Amino acid sequence: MGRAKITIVGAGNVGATCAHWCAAAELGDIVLVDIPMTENMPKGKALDLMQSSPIVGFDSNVIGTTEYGPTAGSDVVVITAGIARKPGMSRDDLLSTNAKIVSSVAENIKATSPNAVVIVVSNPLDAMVQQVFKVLGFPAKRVCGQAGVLDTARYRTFLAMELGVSVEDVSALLMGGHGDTMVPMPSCTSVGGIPIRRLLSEEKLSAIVDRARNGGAEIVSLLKTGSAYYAPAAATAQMVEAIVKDKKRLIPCAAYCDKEYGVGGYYVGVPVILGAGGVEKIVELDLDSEEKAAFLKSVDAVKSLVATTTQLMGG
Ligand SMILES: NC(=O)C1=CN([C@@H]2O[C@H](COP(=O)(O)OP(=O)(O)OC[C@H]3O[C@@H](n4cnc5c(N)ncnc54)[C@H](O)[C@@H]3O)[C@@H](O)[C@H]2O)C=CC1
Ligand SMILES: O=C([O-])CC(=O)C(=O)O
Repeated sequence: MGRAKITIVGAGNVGATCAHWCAAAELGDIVLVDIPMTENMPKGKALDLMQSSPIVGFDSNVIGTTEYGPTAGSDVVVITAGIARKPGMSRDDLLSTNAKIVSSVAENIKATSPNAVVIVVSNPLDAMVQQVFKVLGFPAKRVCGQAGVLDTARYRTFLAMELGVSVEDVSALLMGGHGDTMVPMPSCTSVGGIPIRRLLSEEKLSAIVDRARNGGAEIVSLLKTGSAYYAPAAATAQMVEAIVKDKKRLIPCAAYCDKEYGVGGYYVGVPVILGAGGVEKIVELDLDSEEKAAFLKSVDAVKSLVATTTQLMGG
């Protein structure tokens, strides 16, 4: 593609920060969208970001709007619209509010950017991707969700901190839904090519896995006013980059799995190859029995949230 057009819906913490990462990396021209109630907020954030361009040195155009006209013909659309949790809430508590929000966003995207690859970020992630997919009616490979890049980044960060090594040398995978049942995969974790179990005791590894699993809640309890956004936005920008540069990154993301992993038609976190066409391939691994049990438990949690969403939104 020439210069990519990237729309980010939701100009809040995650959306605006994602615009920031995408602009700084010159991934394309950016349209930041929010609801009319926010009046000129998206315009203000876009103009502020544009004014950083001579300093940072990027030529991306960034505009803010409360209408979908300027988003027409986008190559990539990121959906961050919706409410974020506060201390004491789970991601699932956001379902009834966010299902309505992402459905209305998807209606608008369907009408204005019918050829886009869509990345959903709003929580509860896996159920919201499924809902957006349903409303859009796009091919499944052009609709995906961001969770695994973030969750894996948390896991990699904690491993690097424990081992006193560069995060760049920690390679890892995490699967399953973006909830309390997500599945970090020690069997697919290595540092500088060395399997993690040769460097860390089971006890330390399991403490790190737990911390990664609760990484979102840890930030919520520190911030108090909302949830994480720097790392989530960076993770989303990495997915945008994979698409606009057709990088064929092998990264975890929420992808539509039917026969794959025996999931039966649900969005769940799996390793994929992400490129210009969206999810170009789902990479199937032979899971050991423990990993498989944890993955299927996570898929069950996603299925029950999807059932609640379907009930709420009717059909
Ligand atoms: N998948 C992931 O890894 C992560 C997901 N999230 C989720 O992302 C979402 C956004 O989080 P934040 O940016 O921190 O929240 P925020 O409250 O800072 O921003 C949300 C924005 O969405 C806007 N919005 C609401 N309804 C809209 C609509 N119909 N159309 C367009 N914009 C609309 C709001 O006006 C607000 O500006 C939350 O649901 C949060 O749980 C957050 C972090 C990580
Ligand atoms: O924890 C939350 O609610 C936001 C999120 O998904 C994360 O940071 O992983």
